[in-house]
Amino acid sequence: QSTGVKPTVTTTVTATVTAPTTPTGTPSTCQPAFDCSKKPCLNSGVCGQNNQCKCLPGFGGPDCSLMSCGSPLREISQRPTVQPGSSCTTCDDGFSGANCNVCETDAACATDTSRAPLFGDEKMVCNKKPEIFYNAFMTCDVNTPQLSAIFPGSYALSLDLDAKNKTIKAQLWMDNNEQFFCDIGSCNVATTDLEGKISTSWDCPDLKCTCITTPTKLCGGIPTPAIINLQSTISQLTGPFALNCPHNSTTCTFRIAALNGLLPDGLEMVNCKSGECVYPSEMTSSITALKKTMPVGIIVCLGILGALVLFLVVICSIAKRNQIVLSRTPYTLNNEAASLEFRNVGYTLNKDGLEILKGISGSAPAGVVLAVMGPSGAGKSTLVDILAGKRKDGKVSGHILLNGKQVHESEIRRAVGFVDQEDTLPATQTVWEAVLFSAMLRLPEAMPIHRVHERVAEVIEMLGLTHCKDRQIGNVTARGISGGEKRRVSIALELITRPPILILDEPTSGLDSYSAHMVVQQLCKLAASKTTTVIMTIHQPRSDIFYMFDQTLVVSKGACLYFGPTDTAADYFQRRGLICPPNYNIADYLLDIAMDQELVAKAKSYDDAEAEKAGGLTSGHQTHLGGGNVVSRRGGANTNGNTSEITRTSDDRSYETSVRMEEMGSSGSSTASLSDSTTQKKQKTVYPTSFLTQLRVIMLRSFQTLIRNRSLLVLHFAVAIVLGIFVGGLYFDVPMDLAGFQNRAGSLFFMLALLGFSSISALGAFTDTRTLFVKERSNGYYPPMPFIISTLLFDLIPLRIIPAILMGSVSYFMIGLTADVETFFKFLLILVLFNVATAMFCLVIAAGVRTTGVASLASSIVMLFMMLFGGFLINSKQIPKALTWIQYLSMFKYGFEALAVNEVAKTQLIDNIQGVAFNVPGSLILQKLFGFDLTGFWKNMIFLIGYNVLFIAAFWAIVSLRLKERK
Ligand SMILES: Nc1ncnc2c1ncn2[C@@H]1O[C@H](COP(=O)(O)OP(=O)(O)OP(=O)(O)O)[C@@H](O)[C@H]1O
Repeated sequence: QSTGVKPTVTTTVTATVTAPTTPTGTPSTCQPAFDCSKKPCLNSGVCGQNNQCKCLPGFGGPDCSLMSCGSPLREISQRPTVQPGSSCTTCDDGFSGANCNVCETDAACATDTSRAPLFGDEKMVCNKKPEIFYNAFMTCDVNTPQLSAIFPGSYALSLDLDAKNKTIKAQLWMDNNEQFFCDIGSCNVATTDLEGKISTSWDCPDLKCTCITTPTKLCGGIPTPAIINLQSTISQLTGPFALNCPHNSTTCTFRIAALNGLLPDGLEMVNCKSGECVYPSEMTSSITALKKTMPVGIIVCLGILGALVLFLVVICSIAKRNQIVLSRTPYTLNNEAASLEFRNVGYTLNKDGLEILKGISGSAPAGVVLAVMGPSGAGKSTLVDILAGKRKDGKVSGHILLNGKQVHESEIRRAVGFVDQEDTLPATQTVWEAVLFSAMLRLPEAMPIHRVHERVAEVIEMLGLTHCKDRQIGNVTARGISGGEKRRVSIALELITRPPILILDEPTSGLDSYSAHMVVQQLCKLAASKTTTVIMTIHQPRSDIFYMFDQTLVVSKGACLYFGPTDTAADYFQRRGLICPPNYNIADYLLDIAMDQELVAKAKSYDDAEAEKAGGLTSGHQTHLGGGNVVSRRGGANTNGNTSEITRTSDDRSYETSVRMEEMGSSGSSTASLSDSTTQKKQKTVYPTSFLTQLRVIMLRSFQTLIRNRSLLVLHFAVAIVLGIFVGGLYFDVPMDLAGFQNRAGSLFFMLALLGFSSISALGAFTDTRTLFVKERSNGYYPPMPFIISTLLFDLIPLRIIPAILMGSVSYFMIGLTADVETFFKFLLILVLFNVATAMFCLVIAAGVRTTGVASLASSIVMLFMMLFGGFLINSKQIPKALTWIQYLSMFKYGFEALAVNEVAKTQLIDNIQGVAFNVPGSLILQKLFGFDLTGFWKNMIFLIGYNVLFIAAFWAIVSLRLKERK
């Protein structure tokens, strides 16, 4: 931005030219002689003979403080000086520049004999090229809005560039008054040629600047009001210093690292002129030819992007190959039921040592239906969880045999389809979609899609769900299908794969008696077809339902009260004097016994002889419980072809014990206990579908959920636009004064706060998905990765990225922030990165903390603290020492600092306080008021990107490692 600085160096203004000084610089008029042993010579003059200053070309006066005119060919003493505020009116022929040092023509240099020629009568020429061989002089106008704003005036710079000694002497002028001069040394000089564009750079570590003695405007010379006195700043300046002339020396940049805060872009030097008198033989060029190279940052970014794309391509092609291989692998759907035996299964809670299951044994031979009955709290669910290989919190003991073999629980999980007591279903999907979702992920990849659809239709029909197949499932807030229908959908999701064993926890709860009958009938048919063994817990079956079960296990207070064929249960208890009253549902009677501990004790203590005396059934029957020798009444024959005989054992103290003893004997081999299941080899979970199919199916569901959950989507968009208008209206068209500065910074911070707190909605959105994920993962639908990718895409893009862009775009122009395309897009990028980082933070909390209340409290508190240390509410330099580290954890700090540097640093504040006008760069206020690093835009961006990467990694780790079903 131009401040209207007029080029003053080469213009001719009224000059007060004084007489030439003596050879030592002493004025010829009668004045007390200057003693340089007492006062230093200025402008790099050297203290010489008689303690008189020897000035450099271009300077004169006793202390070398005056600008001198006349070419460098003249004796210094012969060069007239001008008083401060004036400039040279004329220069010698062939020379120009502020102090007439810059040669213009070869003829002007031809008479220069200050150095002996290297060859014969060689004449010096004027080298005006950017490459300097000996000693060049340069003068430029300085375009510095920041400095002009505080100290209005026109600025110029004169430079003495010594390529031999690698030093620079520089002077800054304001309205023809020298302000300060610098001695710069140990320079590294380089001239490069980039496709014909010659540029020079001087990089110098040593720098010493000195204010001119007469108080100048920059060094405290403005009496009232003394806005800023830069004297101490200038005298304390240190290197490194850099002079770069990228465009053939007409436009250069002068940069002092220590002044980066005040002058982030350095001093822009325009209309530069340079020249040196030099022998042609001295002009041995050492220009380094450069090839056009891209900036390192861009190369690194492109490299990272390229690596990412390559990585994705490799992953995708591997995934695609797997998909092709899987889709060509021949498949068969399971056609054979498996048997499951359990021996002495116990379960003790870790926290209080409470024994929930007390050594229960039994078996479900292939193709039978085993009902687990008992009063509420008896331990039915706990038992079937263990049988299904679910992870339990407490200590599990006992043995489980799949098809007569001891296997790892992961293998049991693969063989078992499990229908939980609670229905965890996707509320926004229809019945058809939910069952199809399960089918698409759990049926073999190679199964043609029309077969998958047929299977879905078959299962839906089997469970009597055809009438509601196109209805959404719904939840507490959005009413969908009935509770009983939900129960049947849960069963359908598992039945779809036709598992060798199907375990159901209360499949009939919530069903009317007709539906319950129908469901149990279908399950019995399934078992009868010998494709699936069914184990189910059931509360109070109707007697007709009760007699559909092949076997019954009655549990009372965690112990087995009865295990055996269903039809003999009544006889068994009758022998123990517990006779079911006429017209009484035997199932209800069994529960009555199990509830009443006196009756339980009676059943257990009654011995066989007494039972016979009491007129019970005759003995002589034998129950074979091991190895699946149980009749299936629908099948008519047991699994190994023998007809089963029903008996009671001689040891009637505990039916369960006899069963156990018999089983242990029949097994004939020792088996590892459940708690020691590590002795069995863990089977890697093998998914029937490929990663790409999983991703496609999950993403489709996420998309459906998003579209059908329109209120959430519309709310986010509408809230973003409304808030954008609100913020824009509140801070409408902010002026460039002090109040405007506060509003500008305030609006930026407020936007961050809005985005940060609206990210907390990610908690709620994830809570429902989380439960569904845990259940589906546990039931072997898919691994965590496709779920994570889908969650991130469908949460971050529509709910975090688009709303941030909407809000930012609306408010940006209403507030009147910098109308510059780059600044605008950087602003949006910061908002998006910040919003994604805060949303990811909330997702991490949502994944890590189970209780929603705790999660939202934790997120709100952390968000508040991050806001407090975000750089707006408390000055970063004023934070108590012990707490300063907190600010570095604050995403608000990085977001706000990046926004402020992007926006406010380029503004210029014009205001007045009590009539005293001032014009200050926003950068200065940002630095002084907020303690911000003005060069730190990309540093802040990197931190924001780092936060995103960190939270995504943490989310992935927590979802993969922690979100596992535990019952
Ligand atoms: N992790 C646990 N923490 C505390 N108590 C537990 C835990 N797991 C099981 N229990 C207790 O063990 C007992 C048996 O629970 P379980 O859910 O197996 O009963 P149930 O027979 O299925 O009951 P219902 O028919 O009501 O579902 C209950 O008293 C229950 O409170």
